[in-house]
Amino acid sequence: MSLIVKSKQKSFGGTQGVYTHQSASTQCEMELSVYLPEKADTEKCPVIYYLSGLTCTQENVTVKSGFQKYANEAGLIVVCPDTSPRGTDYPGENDSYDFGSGAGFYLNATQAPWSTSYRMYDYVVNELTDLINNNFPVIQEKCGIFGHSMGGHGALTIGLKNPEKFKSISAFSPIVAPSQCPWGEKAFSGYLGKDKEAWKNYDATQLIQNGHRSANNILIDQGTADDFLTEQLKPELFQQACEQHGQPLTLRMQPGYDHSYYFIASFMKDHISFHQKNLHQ
Ligand SMILES: N[C@@H](CCC(=O)N[C@@H](CS)C(=O)NCC(=O)O)C(=O)O
Repeated sequence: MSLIVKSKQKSFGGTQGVYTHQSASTQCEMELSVYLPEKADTEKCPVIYYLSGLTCTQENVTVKSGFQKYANEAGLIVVCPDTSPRGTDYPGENDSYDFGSGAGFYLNATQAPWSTSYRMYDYVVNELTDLINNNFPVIQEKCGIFGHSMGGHGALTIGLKNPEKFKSISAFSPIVAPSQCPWGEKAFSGYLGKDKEAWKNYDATQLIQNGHRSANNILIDQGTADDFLTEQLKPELFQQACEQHGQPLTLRMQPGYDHSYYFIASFMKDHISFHQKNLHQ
């Protein structure tokens, strides 16, 4: 499986690259960004995966969040994949911003036609991590995951289900209970079918209730002026589950911040430091 370099640019001492590769999981070409800190020129470094939200490609966080400065200082490799397969052209794939293209929800779809290529769970957990481990100087056992909104849901569910692989989890304004909000209900009905039993496997709040754990404290930042807070995000549901089931969580409600990359950029430094500490850099 080979990586094609689309661009490489020096940034804050390290190198920001954009790559494409042919994916077996999603049956199409996938684009991703990989930031290598200067330290990676001479030694292996820990790696963190950032999963983006609805409508995003790898590019939003790569150009808007300013993570490169902090990642270089912390000596962390940062990998940012796309949010769905592209160009499969299923009916309805491009009709709405919260389903289909740009809205893969980091799951393996079971419903036709999506089940053929909407396999973002397998893509991130297995194929992408193998690709990165084989092509970049990473310390494989020092690996973390974070994300925003739909990508926060991805980071929480993937991290909780694979704690031996992803040892550190954080999120910005995550969808914490997709079975209980319109974005999740629409996506899960379409990709997983109407039977809500199948949804539990991809719902962070349910996963905590069913015994899944991260070895480390989980960090969540959430803006109080986020338009999606009460209808879609509902961080209190995850907080209650963590309290009841003994999962350490730091939920920080950030006064006046919205759902945008201005918010993410404001707290990116804290999230990079959090992962650096958890991964014992
Ligand atoms: N387009 C949607 C919102 C989509 C949205 O807010 N997407 C977030 C992730 S859930 C995002 O990161 N957008 C891209 C950006 O801000 O660069 C709407 O207008 O209601």
